[in-house]
Formats: sequence, C-alpha cells, structure tokens
Amino acid sequence: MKILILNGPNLSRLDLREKSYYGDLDYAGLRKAIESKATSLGIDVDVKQSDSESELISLLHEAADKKQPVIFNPAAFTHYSYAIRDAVIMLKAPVIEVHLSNPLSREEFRHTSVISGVVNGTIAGFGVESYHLALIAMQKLLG
Ligand SMILES: O=C1C[C@@](O)(C(=O)O)C[C@@H](O)[C@@H]1O
Repeated sequence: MKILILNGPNLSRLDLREKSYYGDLDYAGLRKAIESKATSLGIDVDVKQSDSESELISLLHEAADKKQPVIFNPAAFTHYSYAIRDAVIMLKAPVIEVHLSNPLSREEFRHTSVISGVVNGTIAGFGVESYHLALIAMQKLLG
C-alpha cells in the first residue's frame, strides 16, 4: 500500500515563500527529497499537492475509501478548516500531520491547529526532515 503524502496550498511555490521559514528548496526539490527518503526506507509513496480545499477533501475521501495511510501538510488550512478536519476524521489508516516550519514559533493565528487533535501525531519545525521523520514514524505505526 502506497502512503499518500498530501501537501496543501502554496507549498507548490515553496521557493518563493519566506526564506527564513522555508529556505531555498522548491517544491520539485521537496518532492524529490521525500521520494528518495521513502525509497531508502523501502516505502512506496504517492506525493500530491493542491491549493484547493475541495480537492484536498476529495483526495482524503479517496484515501479513506482505500484505507490508505496519509502524511499530511494541510498548510494554512491547518489553522481553520473544519471541513478538512472532518475529512481527516474519516481516514481509516494512520495519519501524521507535518509542517516544515514550527507554527508555534510564528504568528499567533498559526498556534491553533484544528487538525492535531484528530491525527496520530504531529511533526513540525525540521524542514524537509519533518517528512523524513514522519515516514519513519509511519513505518513504525504500520508495523
Ligand atoms: O503554508 C504553510 C506551511 C506550514 O504548514 C509548514 O509546513 O510550515 C505552516 C503553515 O502555517 C503555513 O500556512
């Protein structure tokens, strides 16, 4: 079973965002780093990104129907999307929330995650390493 790595809005333009939080890596580089770490761990991944709340929800529905594990960076939706939270609740396999930056060290509106309470765990603040750590954690969760 492939693990779905799902990325939310504006992550496709990572290299154009605040360098102090996201560095120089572009989305293609992030994707490549995730895929190569997954290969080294012997994990199959499907890396997807969308800027649309509706599309992210459809992808979560598909993952729920397939009982697919998910590593999810909901990006700004983390902080306010109850619709995405409700879709995450319906997932049947483990789900890990990841963030490149540490939202708790940023603006106050980022201190709330409406997603954290409905996932197995959250990894934040380690750049691309957050995804690597999530892959290792997911491997353990799946036994
Ligand atoms: O778009 C993002 C990226 C982010 O999820 C991260 O990976 O650090 C943190 C969010 O607050 C922000 O809106």
